Amino acid sequence: MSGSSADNASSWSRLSSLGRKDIEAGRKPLRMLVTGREGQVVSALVELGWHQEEFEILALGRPDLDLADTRSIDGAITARRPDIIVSAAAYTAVDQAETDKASAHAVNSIAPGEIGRVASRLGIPVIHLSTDYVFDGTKTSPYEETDPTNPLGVYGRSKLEGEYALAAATDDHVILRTAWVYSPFGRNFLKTMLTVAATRDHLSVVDDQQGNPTSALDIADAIVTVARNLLQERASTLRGTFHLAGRGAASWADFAAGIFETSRPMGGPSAELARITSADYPTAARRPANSRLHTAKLASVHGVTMPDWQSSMRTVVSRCLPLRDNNHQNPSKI
Ligand SMILES: NC(=O)C1=CN([C@@H]2O[C@H](COP(=O)(O)OP(=O)(O)OC[C@H]3O[C@@H](n4cnc5c(N)ncnc54)[C@H](O)[C@@H]3O)[C@@H](O)[C@H]2O)C=CC1
Repeated sequence: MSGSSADNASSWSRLSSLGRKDIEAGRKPLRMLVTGREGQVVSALVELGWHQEEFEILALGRPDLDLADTRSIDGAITARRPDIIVSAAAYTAVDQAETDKASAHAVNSIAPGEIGRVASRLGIPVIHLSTDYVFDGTKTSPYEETDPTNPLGVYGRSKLEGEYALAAATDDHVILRTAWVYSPFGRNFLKTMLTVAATRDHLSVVDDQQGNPTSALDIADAIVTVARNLLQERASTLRGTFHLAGRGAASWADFAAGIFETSRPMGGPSAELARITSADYPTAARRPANSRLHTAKLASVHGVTMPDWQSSMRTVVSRCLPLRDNNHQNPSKI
């Protein structure tokens, strides 16, 4: 294990697809610094780290790394000098961002630029997570990377500014725009549906927004593939912006229906669904009606093909049942 005493609370965890030959050849694991400590994507990467040895993962969040404090970003990265950085942490409270613009701006717009500047100085590639909410949803087919952006709210705008800031700071980056993230970790739509259905028989869920439910477990797999590619080849074609999302589209109501159809036969919670419109369920931030993402570029350039959202959803539902606090548990400690 590597890392300083500051890493105690968030130790380097091992990610391996190193073959026996690599290990016999004494090849050292590559060091991946992930921003954030307990987010969905962070937790999925840490968990992946327990099962593999190609990368050592350091999930670094507050107080060691505070994205709202640019000096802390420089200090945290410079002290650890990883082989690659995954910028996964963000201000993700979409509605709260409408009234807390300063925090969203600091974490989502400013921090990625600082990460990029430090990474560029040290010669480290950066994989940065962004969002489908950079689009306004008026397109009638899935969004491609080259489509014009036009965020509807503060969160989407702050994430788009973060994309610009990172790209201006370093060419050695990949921006992965993902969508509708769920997992056994943290807070997300899938876990909310199961929790609410445990106490209510009827639920109203929005049916006029279309997107791609995406498992953080699949995102973690994809990040490892992209990281490997970036570290193996300097080609500019591997860099830039890519869309990463579960295969197949759904509305939130379709997603909820799938969750309950999976949960019910497992003896888990389920509820009757009423399909409603966004107008029936006003939120502080407007959401795009269509935020489906076209993912062919990531498949052809990086070889990443995502599973159907239904099959990934079934995996996550089964991990969430019976309902309990599903924050990651190191299997080696069970
Ligand atoms: N959750 C979703 O549905 C979507 C997420 N994304 C993007 O994917 C990425 C990962 O999302 P999730 O894992 O779902 O996020 P999450 O909300 O589960 O976790 C965010 C993490 O960021 C950390 N964080 C927040 N402020 C921080 C600060 N000042 N300093 C250090 N750490 C801080 C939090 O502590 C948490 O660990 C984010 O960049 C997000 O914008 C994109 C599309 C949809």
